[in-house]
Amino acid sequence: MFIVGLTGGLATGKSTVLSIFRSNGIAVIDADEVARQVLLPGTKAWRELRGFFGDEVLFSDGNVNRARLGEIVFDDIEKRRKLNAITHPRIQRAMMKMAISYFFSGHSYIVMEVPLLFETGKMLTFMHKIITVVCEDHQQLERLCKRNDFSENVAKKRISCQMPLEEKVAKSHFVIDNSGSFENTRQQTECIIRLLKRSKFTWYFRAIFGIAFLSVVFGIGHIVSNFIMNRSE
Ligand SMILES: Nc1ncnc2c1ncn2[C@@H]1O[C@H](COP(=O)(O)OP(=O)(O)OP(=O)(O)O)[C@@H](O)[C@H]1O
Repeated sequence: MFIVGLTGGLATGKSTVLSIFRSNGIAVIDADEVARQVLLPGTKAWRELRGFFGDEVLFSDGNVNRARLGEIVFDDIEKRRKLNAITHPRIQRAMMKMAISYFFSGHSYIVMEVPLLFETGKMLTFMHKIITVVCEDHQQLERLCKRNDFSENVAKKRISCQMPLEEKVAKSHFVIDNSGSFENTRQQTECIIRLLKRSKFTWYFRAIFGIAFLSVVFGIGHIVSNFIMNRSE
């Protein structure tokens, strides 16, 4: 099995593309969804978050108010670091656990949506291929303002905090241009799915894993049979 990293800019269409992979029967992991689970009320991360930021970042039912949290950490680098320290290691562990369980259920590859894949750099080593989703700058701005109800200024500030899209594109194996219709994006994604299906890497990986597994089994068998023979002499 191999892992395909899916990244892009704010509101360029990563989730839209991920849902196309999902609807084609591909195993997917959504970092945003995992982040939500990690911060569910009562979890260790939630308790740490509450201890540091207080009830100001919670709704009355205890769920994290992500919009408020986003506002607070956006203008304060120390608080942003603290939030990352609370959540990032847990999110990464949860994602790797999910990847391992997909491996044992026989998937040839999985697609992991990691918005800040290049910015944090932490998950890069696990990615066999990387896809970046882009769209025109003005569309990114319009879509972000519309979806998050941001003013143009706020949206521009948020976008400028991320690595420029051209840099992400230069480091990627595939690019999906989501400037057109949903149908056009679906066609581009399905074209990549066909290419990934043809990849031989998953068979190399399975062969190496199989050889390593058999070596361990035979090694243990050899040690056990030697031990039994020595005791019976
Ligand atoms: N091709 C498209 N045409 C029109 N609107 C689109 C298109 N693709 C996505 N959108 C809209 O743009 C918004 C952002 O899309 P999406 O949530 O997929 O982006 P994202 O990159 O996952 O965002 P985030 O930065 O929150 O992770 C959504 O409201 C979505 O419906």
